[in-house]
Amino acid sequence: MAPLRLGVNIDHVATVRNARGGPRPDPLRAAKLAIEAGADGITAHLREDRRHIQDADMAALKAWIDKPLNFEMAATGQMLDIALKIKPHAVCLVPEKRTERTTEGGLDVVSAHDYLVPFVDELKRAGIRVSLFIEPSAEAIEAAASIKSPVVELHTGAWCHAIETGDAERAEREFARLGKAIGFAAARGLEVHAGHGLDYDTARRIAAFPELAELNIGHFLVGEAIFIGLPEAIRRMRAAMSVGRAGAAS
Ligand SMILES: CC(=O)[C@@H](O)[C@H](O)COP(=O)(O)O
Ligand SMILES: NCC(=O)COP(=O)(O)O
Repeated sequence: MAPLRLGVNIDHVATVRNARGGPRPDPLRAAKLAIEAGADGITAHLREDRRHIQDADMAALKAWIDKPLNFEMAATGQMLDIALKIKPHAVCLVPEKRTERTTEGGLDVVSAHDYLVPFVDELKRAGIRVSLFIEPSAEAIEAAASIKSPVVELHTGAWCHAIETGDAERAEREFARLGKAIGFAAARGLEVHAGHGLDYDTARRIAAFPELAELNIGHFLVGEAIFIGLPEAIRRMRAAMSVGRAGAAS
């Protein structure tokens, strides 16, 4: 079974920093601390409206962290130029709406198929590993495979939201959908990641799927850091993931 990596998303350290417009808290410091505490990589989303991570944060992360940087971005010409300049380890293409509070769904890889083929190809030719942030559906996975993205990240938001709002029936349906999609994507030869809205409990449960290679987790960890510190939150997250994986193996 492949090991399950943890990518720590530090976007919301920047959200807190931007609330006052000064330099603190510094997302780079959080990224270094996360790596010391056991993160396998750092994820950051340079939104078009720059509501949290800024261009200079992305450049600093690339320059100063010694683990893979996963650059989340919209599939726009401006973002492509920035990514080609920064050359992160990975780019994850995500949908964006200016008015959304957070990333609401997966990238519409079916409609955008022909646009995404050369876009993904250009990133790959620059040596960047490409991932598409998609809905856990067979249709989206087929489209991602035909776009020749080596990686997909399955949106776990609907599942996590159903749990948070106490909709147990919907939660179980969404979890089953994710499980099916993970297996389907892996069988199509894609590396499978998952993320959005995960906490200790949901990370432990989803870690049980042996085909999963990476989880990207941010908002919950930054929130937990307020109470127990970022290193401890990351250690607890890693422990939850290990428990989930061990369950899968037994
Ligand atoms: C793509 C994704 O799920 C996260 O990176 C998320 O976009 C974090 O940023 P927001 O909280 O601004 O949506
Ligand atoms: N791609 C998902 C991600 O990076 C983290 O999402 P969240 O844990 O901040 O919801």
